[in-house]
Amino acid sequence: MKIGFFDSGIGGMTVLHQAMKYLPNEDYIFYADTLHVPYGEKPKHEVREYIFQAADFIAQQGVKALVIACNTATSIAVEDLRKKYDFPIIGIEPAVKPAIQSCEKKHKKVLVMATELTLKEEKFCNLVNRLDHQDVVESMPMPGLVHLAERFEFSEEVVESYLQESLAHLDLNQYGTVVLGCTHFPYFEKNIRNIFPNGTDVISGSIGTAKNLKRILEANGQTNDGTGQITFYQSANLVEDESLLEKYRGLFRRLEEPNYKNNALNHKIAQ
Ligand SMILES: N[C@@H](CCC(=O)O)C(=O)O
Repeated sequence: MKIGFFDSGIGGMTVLHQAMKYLPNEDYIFYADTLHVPYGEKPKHEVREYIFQAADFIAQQGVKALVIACNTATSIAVEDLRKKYDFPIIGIEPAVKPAIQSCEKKHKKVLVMATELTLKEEKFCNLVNRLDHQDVVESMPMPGLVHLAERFEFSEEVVESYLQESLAHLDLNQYGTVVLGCTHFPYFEKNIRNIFPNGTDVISGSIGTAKNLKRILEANGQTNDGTGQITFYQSANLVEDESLLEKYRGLFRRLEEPNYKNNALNHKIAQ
């Protein structure tokens, strides 16, 4: 059986890329809700509906687990999704805990970049409160990075001038770690490193999520039943074509240590 991955758009591929490292002998479904991206700027009740529509579609394909490869969708719906489906559901959340631990030693602050919706959700506030370090955690919505990624706009000049403009009011020297709390952001990791002073750590929750997926599948004795094939579904009415697959391959190439080469990429349109 396949493993389902879901995001509002192409961001979830940054998590899928990590999962393929830990679980190469699996088949994957990647569903992008391209009709409704961006989630981070929409009302919560609307986004919840989109998430359940997508999850229903993925469930119909028959999956042994579903990764909500979207911080925004996880914060809004992961609890309720777990109540509805009987396969394991793995979410992703901003990696605030490891960031605080490393910043404490450096006497620096943590900057969490995410969508507006993630940052104002109870789940994020509870996470920061539970860790009891509210004074060292700052947050910054970066919706422009989602837009740039969805347009496949990765030009260094465009991306870095957006980053510079958005962060101009902050003293970047005060941060020890930048947390990428949105799965679209790792495509811009190099640009973010260029903008922040040397020695600033940039981390995301994708490795933790991939390890979590592996642990759960192993505990259920459900690993190694695939050949590394990925089937892509999109909710937008896009034409099925090779050029789109080439774009997806390009996304994997943007992430370090690409291992997509052995994988067959298929592409389908969601009904
Ligand atoms: N993939 C994004 C959602 C971006 C959006 O649709 O606004 C996340 O992890 O939160």
